[in-house]
Amino acid sequence: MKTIDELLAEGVDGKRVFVRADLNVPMADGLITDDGRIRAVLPTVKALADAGAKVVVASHLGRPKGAPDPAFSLLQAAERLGELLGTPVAFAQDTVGPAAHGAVDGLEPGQVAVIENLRFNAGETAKDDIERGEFADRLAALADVYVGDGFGAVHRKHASVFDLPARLPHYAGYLIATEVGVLKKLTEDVKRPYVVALGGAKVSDKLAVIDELLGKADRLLIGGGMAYTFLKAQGHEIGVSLLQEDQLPAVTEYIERAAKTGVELVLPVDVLVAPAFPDLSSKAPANPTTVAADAIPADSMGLDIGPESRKLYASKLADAATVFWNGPMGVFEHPDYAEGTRAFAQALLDSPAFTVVGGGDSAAAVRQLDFDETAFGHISTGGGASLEYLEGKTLPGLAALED
Ligand SMILES: Nc1ncnc2c1ncn2[C@@H]1O[C@H](COP(=O)(O)OP(=O)(O)OP(=O)(O)O)[C@@H](O)[C@H]1O
Ligand SMILES: O=C(O)[C@H](O)COP(=O)(O)O
Repeated sequence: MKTIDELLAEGVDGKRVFVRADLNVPMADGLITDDGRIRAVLPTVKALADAGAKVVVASHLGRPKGAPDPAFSLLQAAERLGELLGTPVAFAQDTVGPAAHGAVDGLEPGQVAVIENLRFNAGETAKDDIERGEFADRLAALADVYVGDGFGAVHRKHASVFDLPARLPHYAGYLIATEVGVLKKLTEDVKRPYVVALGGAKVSDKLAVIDELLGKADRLLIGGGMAYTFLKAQGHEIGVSLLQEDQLPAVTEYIERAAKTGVELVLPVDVLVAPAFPDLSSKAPANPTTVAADAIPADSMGLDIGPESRKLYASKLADAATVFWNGPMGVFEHPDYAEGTRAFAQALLDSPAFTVVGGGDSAAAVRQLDFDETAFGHISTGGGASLEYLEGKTLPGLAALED
């Protein structure tokens, strides 16, 4: 994989460099609540701009449906990028249309433009190779060189991640190089006991990962929205909690396999429940109640791990040598459901383990709950991406940067 240092040595003065970043930052009421992913790409953008490149930054934000949707505009992220760079950044209101071409044509060496959300175009995420390729051709017309630095999206076979690098000279940016360097250690020479903790809400994406992790980790701790499909598979009532119903047979098989192979599978023993998902805008008190994990009322939703589970999980971290954690333990954005995630992060810090925290929201949670992020071994910008890397899968966005 050629790196950005090689590109800089070759020279970029006046060249249009397309940087595929992951600016998929958490937002609430139209405002960015954590800019970690924007900060993470700054070294690459700065180095290119300082070397006189015309830098074109592109990303997805959220999951719009292949057409423009103002709720998912990258405008705020572009403005924040400009603030962090200390220089104005041009923003194009389309991705490959006249606005994008106008913004790129208007760049002087050393200047930066952000184009609108890649996923406003159906071609970005299309399953069909030809449709993706056509969109990649249109993106390629905006640049001379490609730098991949959106680590959080390298597990997606999307046009800007997979097809575009094949059309331009391509290099890995600093973020991807750092992330891969750290995660590689967990696949090659992991110190045991190796504990993997999974929470969050992208249950369908991440359940599949457990299949592989069962052969790698010594202990699997399941929390967040992920836990309820497991509790249901064990035959418990889970009320209206997050459920991936089509995965129940697979989860039942994971539970059986873990028992057979001696992998310790740890599920919550108590949870915080309420009749509905909390209002994250007003943060009005949610008044949850704590119930045993096998006694969730039929009309309730599980939204955080309870106090006994927090103690249990802390005890499972206390003797760990390596921990990988992806996905908050509860809906940490609301103060009534933040304690599970807070206690878990604290237990990680108290453990002697080398800890890797992966994921946009997991990293945001650590910062929002006022932990010193430098105290963790590594905070990865990728959740799904780092999990799939640890699974040993070939990731489209990394494969595309090779050769
Ligand atoms: N019990 C729960 N029910 C519903 N949502 C939950 C629950 N517990 C946590 N969440 C939500 O999960 C979200 C984060 O999940 P997600 O899987 O996206 O993690 P992530 O760290 O951002 O990983 P990635 O980078 O792959 O997106 C948070 O917004 C949180 O509110
Ligand atoms: O948040 C993430 O994990 C990445 O930005 C990828 O987003 P996606 O899961 O919507 O593809």
